[in-house]
Amino acid sequence: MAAGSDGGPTDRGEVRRRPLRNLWRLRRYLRPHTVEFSWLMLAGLAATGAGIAVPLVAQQVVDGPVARRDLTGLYQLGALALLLGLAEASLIFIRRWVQSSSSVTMEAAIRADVYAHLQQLPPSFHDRWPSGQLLSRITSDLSVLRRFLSFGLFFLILNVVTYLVVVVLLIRLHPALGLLVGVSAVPLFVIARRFGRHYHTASRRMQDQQGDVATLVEETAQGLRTMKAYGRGPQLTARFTAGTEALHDTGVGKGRLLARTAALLDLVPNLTLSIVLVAGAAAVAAGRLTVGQLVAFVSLQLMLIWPVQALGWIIANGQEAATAADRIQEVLDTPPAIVDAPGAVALARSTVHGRLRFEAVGFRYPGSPAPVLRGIDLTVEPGETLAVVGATGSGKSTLLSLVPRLHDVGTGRITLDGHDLRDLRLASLRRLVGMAFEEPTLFSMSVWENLTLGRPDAGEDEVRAALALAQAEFAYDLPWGLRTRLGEQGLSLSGGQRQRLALARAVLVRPAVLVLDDPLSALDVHTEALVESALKRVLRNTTALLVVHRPSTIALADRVALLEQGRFTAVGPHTELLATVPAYRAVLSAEPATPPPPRSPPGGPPLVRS
Ligand SMILES: Nc1ncnc2c1ncn2[C@@H]1O[C@H](COP(=O)(O)OP(=O)(O)OP(=O)(O)O)[C@@H](O)[C@H]1O
Repeated sequence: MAAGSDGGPTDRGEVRRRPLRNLWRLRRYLRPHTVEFSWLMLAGLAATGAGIAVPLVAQQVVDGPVARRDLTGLYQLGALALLLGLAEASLIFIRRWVQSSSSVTMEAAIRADVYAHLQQLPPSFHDRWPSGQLLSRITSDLSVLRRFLSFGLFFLILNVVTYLVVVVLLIRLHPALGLLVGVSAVPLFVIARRFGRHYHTASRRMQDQQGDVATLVEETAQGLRTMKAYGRGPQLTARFTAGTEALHDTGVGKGRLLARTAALLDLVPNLTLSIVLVAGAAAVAAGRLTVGQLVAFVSLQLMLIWPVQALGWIIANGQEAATAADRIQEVLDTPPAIVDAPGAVALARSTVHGRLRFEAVGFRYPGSPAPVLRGIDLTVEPGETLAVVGATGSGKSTLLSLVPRLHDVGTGRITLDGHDLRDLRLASLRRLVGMAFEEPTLFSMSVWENLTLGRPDAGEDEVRAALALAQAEFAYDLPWGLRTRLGEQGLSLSGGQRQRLALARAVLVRPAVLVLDDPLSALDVHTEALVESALKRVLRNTTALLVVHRPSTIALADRVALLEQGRFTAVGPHTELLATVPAYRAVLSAEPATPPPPRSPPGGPPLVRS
């Protein structure tokens, strides 16, 4: 899927994006570190300069004090070489010191931006992107980028400069041999280019495969109970093994490619060196070169071996970084579909009455052929409770998700006290709307933190009242009371307990509009009856949309809307619909008896009750 849509990760093997351009686009993260990076480069260049000066001192030693047997001169030049060595060591220390802190800061800045962006992306993005792919981008891809920004980029510049300076010095020492060394850069360039192309494809494949493996591990951890219950362990292990084998093969392929290239990159300077040794010795014998000059030439040339050998690593690192940048930009380039409109306003809770109006609302999931909702027209008066009833897959959850703008309406509009929801600041709207879902998400934090997610300022009494309302006082009996940390996704609690905590969390927001999407489904009849009676009090003061199934809970609503094939086909009090609408009776009577058919895959047509 191309960037710019909220589609999933790009197809494998196809490099449709622009890795180098995307790497270049990340330069904005370098900008705040320009001064540090300049110091870094300066220290690196100075250290290299000191290193390059040593062979030139050696030339002076051989041609001067050694030839003249001048001990004083030898000590002086020896001391100079020592000073240069010390200077080089100190400069390397300074460089490494600066390098580590700035690269980690850059990595953290990119990670924070990706994370913030992920939070802005609509649920449809997360429906399509496997979480492991996101995880691998925010962890391993960013580490690759850090390595490049701290080492790869630096050594790329430093080594190119070293190569150029050394070649110029070599040409000055012996033009023909110096040029030979300079020209040896051509095969090096060809090898490097070829390697870069192949390595990029392998890197992208490997980074995607890492994401796949991470997704599988994450899904297994999440669905451990289902997996065990269905005895799917061996199948999942087989899938995992296939994934890791593919990863292994790509890794080995990458390693071999690197090995072949490293050998070729090693061969070129060593061949040049042997030519230089033979031709240099001949030049010394012919008196066209001094011994000192030959020593300096060879020592300088030896200084090029490491930069050339490192070229393979630098290109590999650069390619991986480009791929990582590509994968990260793929996420960052996905525009958040639901954002604050220009001039969006915030409403204070105290000024909101809670009149919710649906005007000709239609909605279609991206990629779905048919709309899930069409022509929904209804006003829910302040303080009124509307229950939405319909067969499974009729669009009840979709309708409710439009209120906090988890999705935006496709056609028509929804207003709150006359304000189009799209004209309200998202943060404000979500403070006004309290939601609880059938599948309650509890985070790996304490019960208290989970409860006060939407109201960090809530006091103890309010939390106690919300827990009482949701019949969730069991939370006080947990080992550390409300400070008990819940396991990942709150798995240490039962489904009913999690639902009750999620309900308490929604109520605690003191919302102007309460949206409850089947939040009582996991409760036993007795607990549901207790929650119902408490809920009655809350519903009196707030506008509410409910999706519930038990007739006794539906009866809490002032009115019921029957949703059929994406439309409201009947609206009225529960008893009236029961008496007059056969389709309503059919839905209610079918509900407890008929297990819900499987949902059509995302993008499929809506399931319609026959
Ligand atoms: N993210 C999605 N992408 C594409 N289609 C979706 C998505 N979520 C739901 N659908 C489809 O939209 C239709 C309505 O789904 P929705 O969950 O709103 O129904 P529902 O009435 O709440 O069902 P249930 O009572 O089973 O919870 C279904 O056909 C479903 O397959």
